[in-house]
Amino acid sequence: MRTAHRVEKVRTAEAELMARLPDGALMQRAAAGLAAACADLLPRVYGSRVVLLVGSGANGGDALWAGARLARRGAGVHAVLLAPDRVHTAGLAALTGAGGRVADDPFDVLATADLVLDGITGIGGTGGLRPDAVPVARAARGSDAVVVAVDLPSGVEADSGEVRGEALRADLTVTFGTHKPALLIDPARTCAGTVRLVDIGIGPYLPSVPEVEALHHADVARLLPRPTAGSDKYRRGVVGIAAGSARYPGAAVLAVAGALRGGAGAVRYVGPAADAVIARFPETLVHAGPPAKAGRVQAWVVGPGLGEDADAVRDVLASDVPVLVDADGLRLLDPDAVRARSAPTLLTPHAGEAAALLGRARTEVEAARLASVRALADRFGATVLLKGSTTLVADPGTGVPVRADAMGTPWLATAGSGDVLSGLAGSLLASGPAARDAASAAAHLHGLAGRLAAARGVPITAQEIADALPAAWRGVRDPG
Ligand SMILES: NC(=O)C1=CN([C@@H]2O[C@H](COP(=O)(O)OP(=O)(O)OC[C@H]3O[C@@H](n4cnc5c(N)ncnc54)[C@H](OP(=O)(O)O)[C@@H]3O)[C@@H](O)[C@H]2O)[C@@H](O)CC1
Ligand SMILES: Nc1ncnc2c1ncn2[C@@H]1O[C@H](COP(=O)(O)OP(=O)(O)O)[C@@H](O)[C@H]1O
Ligand SMILES: [K+]
Repeated sequence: MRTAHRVEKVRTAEAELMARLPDGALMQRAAAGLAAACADLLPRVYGSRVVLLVGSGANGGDALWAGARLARRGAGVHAVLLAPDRVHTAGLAALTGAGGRVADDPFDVLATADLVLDGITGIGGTGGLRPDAVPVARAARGSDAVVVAVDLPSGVEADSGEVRGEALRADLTVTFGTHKPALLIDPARTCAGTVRLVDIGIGPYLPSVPEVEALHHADVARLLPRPTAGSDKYRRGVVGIAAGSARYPGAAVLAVAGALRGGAGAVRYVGPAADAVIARFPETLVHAGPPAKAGRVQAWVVGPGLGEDADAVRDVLASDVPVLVDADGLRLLDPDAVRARSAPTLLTPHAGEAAALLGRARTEVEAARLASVRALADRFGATVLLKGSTTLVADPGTGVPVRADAMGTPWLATAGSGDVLSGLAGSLLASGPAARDAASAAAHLHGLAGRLAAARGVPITAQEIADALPAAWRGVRDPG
């Protein structure tokens, strides 16, 4: 599992460790890891042209010390000083002592660079790149050089993943001690490129509960149900799907398709699209409704393609089993009914639905995904899965890390893809795990299924995402 901590926690951990070490030791560890990562990227260090973008803080200091190491190995290193009067003096002395130089014209050196190190800002930066840094960052990105961000791509908000202005777009980010939330959450994550973590020894001083965490395949594998000799279809869990309408029967079929590959022992469909469901999936138990009369289930999914059937949402929310609400169900739900529930509730909005639930603009939700998912979880007292290029899962209250998943691909943005996800997540929910575990496992499997389906390099359909779910289970359980 990758874990990310807030700046305040990183600074406290660094201070505790620094008090036990000689001056500058931590920066040397960071610079050594950074220089090694740069050397890995270059065909050879000797003779390569390296440009350092150096801001006024310790992030610039890291870049200068790493530049000094590369200069000692024969690289031609130029530093572009964005705040010459506040530069990290020891770092600059090390660079010049190793043969590096301060650039006269940033654009000249950037035009021929092989590698650019972005040391403008790290965890101390806020508010996007400042006007003097913007043309330099653009020239770096527009050059043929590989761009390596130091700790964070400059211009992103470390704690939230927001980008309030322009940020530098890196190919690789070398981050120190722990991930920062910005490296796991869009839009900032996209600016980071590949992320490499350098251990500088602060781990034991960081809190055991991170702000954000991202599951690996092995973490997800542990959350997936596995039937035993004592299992029968009821003990494995029955998931009820209240979805579809005369207008949108396909949503019911797709939600059932996801549910059948989610590990529940049986899928019970309730609603007006029973014929379409049975025609495609004869293994489904069907009932015309209402949900309260359809028979016992261990979890409900309500909402995909539901149209205006507010009674179905009310019925399902009145049950005493876990409930997942998606799509039309989110539009029809009564917030008080959600808050009054004693069994878990999982809401699965995309940014537009989340915006409607919060009374905000969609762009605000997309820009501030972490704050939005936490606000929704708190407002409804429910687990919330916020869909998008990074999927976030939050529980209400503080003290529980938000889960971030970036397994997906933009090819998943296809009609009906969310219906497959809700069936899948509901099916996992019926098999017993906590809502946040079911939601994060579903997001990961769905993302991987999308990737596998898209591997042929052609657009994918929602049905193909569902068809790729068995391969995604195998991929997660046996990644080799
Ligand atoms: N602590 C440690 O032991 C270790 C720390 N390490 C490294 O230190 C980094 C943190 O260093 P830091 O605290 O000096 O802050 P940093 O990110 O360099 O920038 C802050 C400076 O930038 C300025 N500024 C702010 N916003 C800006 C903007 N938008 N655009 C432009 N400028 C802006 C602001 O000055 P201002 O102009 O606002 O007065 C301030 O002076 C960390 O990320 C890691 O790389 C590693 O070596 C490991 C050991
Ligand atoms: N740019 C993207 N990158 C990765 N995944 C995406 C992207 N856009 C959407 N997705 C995923 O695709 C799915 C779309 O769901 P949703 O918007 O509910 O679609 P629909 O309502 O058509 O079923 C979600 O799982 C979401 O996380
Ligand atoms: K940086």
